[in-house]
Amino acid sequence: MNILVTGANGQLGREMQRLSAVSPNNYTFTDVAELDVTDAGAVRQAVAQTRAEVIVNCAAYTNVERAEEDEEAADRLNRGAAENLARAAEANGATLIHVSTDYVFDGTAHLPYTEDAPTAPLGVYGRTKLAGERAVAESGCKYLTFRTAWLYSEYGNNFLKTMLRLTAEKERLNVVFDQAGTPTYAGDLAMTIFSIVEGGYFAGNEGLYHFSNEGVASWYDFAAEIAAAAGHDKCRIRPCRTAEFPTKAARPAYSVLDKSKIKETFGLEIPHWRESMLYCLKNMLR
Ligand SMILES: NC(=O)C1=CN([C@@H]2O[C@H](COP(=O)(O)OP(=O)(O)OC[C@H]3O[C@@H](n4cnc5c(N)ncnc54)[C@H](OP(=O)(O)O)[C@@H]3O)[C@@H](O)[C@H]2O)C=CC1
Ligand SMILES: Cc1cn([C@H]2C[C@H](O)[C@@H](COP(=O)(O)OP(=O)(O)O[C@H]3O[C@@H](C)C(=O)[C@@H](O)[C@H]3O)O2)c(=O)[nH]c1=O
Repeated sequence: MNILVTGANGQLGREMQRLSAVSPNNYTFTDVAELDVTDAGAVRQAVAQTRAEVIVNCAAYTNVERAEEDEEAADRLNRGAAENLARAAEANGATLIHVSTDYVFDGTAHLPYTEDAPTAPLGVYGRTKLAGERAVAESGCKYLTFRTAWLYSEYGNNFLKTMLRLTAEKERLNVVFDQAGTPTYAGDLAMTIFSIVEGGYFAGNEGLYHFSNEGVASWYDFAAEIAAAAGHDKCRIRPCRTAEFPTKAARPAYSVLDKSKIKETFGLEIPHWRESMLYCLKNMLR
């Protein structure tokens, strides 16, 4: 089987690269230098040339703050590129595996969001990601879209790495306690995607799925656990309200995802976020 992976140098893409080392299948990993997914012609050509049967789109505009001032670029990547890939998948009979976010929700719920819960993004990032989901769904291609949340990994930029740095440098840190979600290890999401691709389970199971680690945390809880696990006990982490930590982009106050559908469809067991965080930290600190 031929599999084309885009945005392969990001958090999720790097984890996909690691896993593919044990696959008998033929993976082609590309990032912007090899395949700029905003270029519709280049995408069409790459999908045809690699004879991709599956495309895993790990490319995205993920800087939530910068997106507020750069909607055009965020839209080009989060919506435009998704549309390019979906059209190319449709033309070549390939299945597109696409990834989206919990930030498509406004966070006013108090129970975990199911796939059919109404969306209402609060910012540019969430809005452009939702437009990407829709472009994929409306393209007529075979697709599986995985909405995930609060991704971190050994690679790239993420909250876990920011907290490791700040709690080592600072004596005090304010972190919001009134935004709750689920920290998710990119390695666990990659393993789920990899198993579905390798097993051929994507066929007949097209649609939208929610995936995160198990459990719930605030950003404050996540920060406190990171600092404790890393032994950064000199930094005093204070829980603060969102209003006390002003940002350009508004974020959902509650964005826990209900994972029943993905667990039942693919028979998954998902680790608790704390367990996966410790695993990732161990990899980073050794
Ligand atoms: N990070 C998170 O917290 C969350 C992410 N998601 C979603 O999960 C998916 C994976 O995210 P994650 O791995 O964190 O993303 P990253 O930002 O780590 O990786 C995205 C990759 O895409 C590359 N890229 C940028 N522009 C292009 C382009 N024009 N053509 C090809 N590649 C390009 C980036 O390169 P460069 O770095 O050089 O720009 C980077 O290597 C995304 O769809 C994201 O929206 C969902 C929920 C949470
Ligand atoms: C660095 C820092 C952040 N915060 C707050 C700001 C924000 O409300 C929250 C999260 O911070 P970040 O800006 O690092 O995270 P953010 O970029 O909002 O993370 C999001 O990224 C995109 C790509 C997604 O798809 C989401 O699921 C989510 O993971 O923590 C503090 O309270 N104190 C701090 O010192």
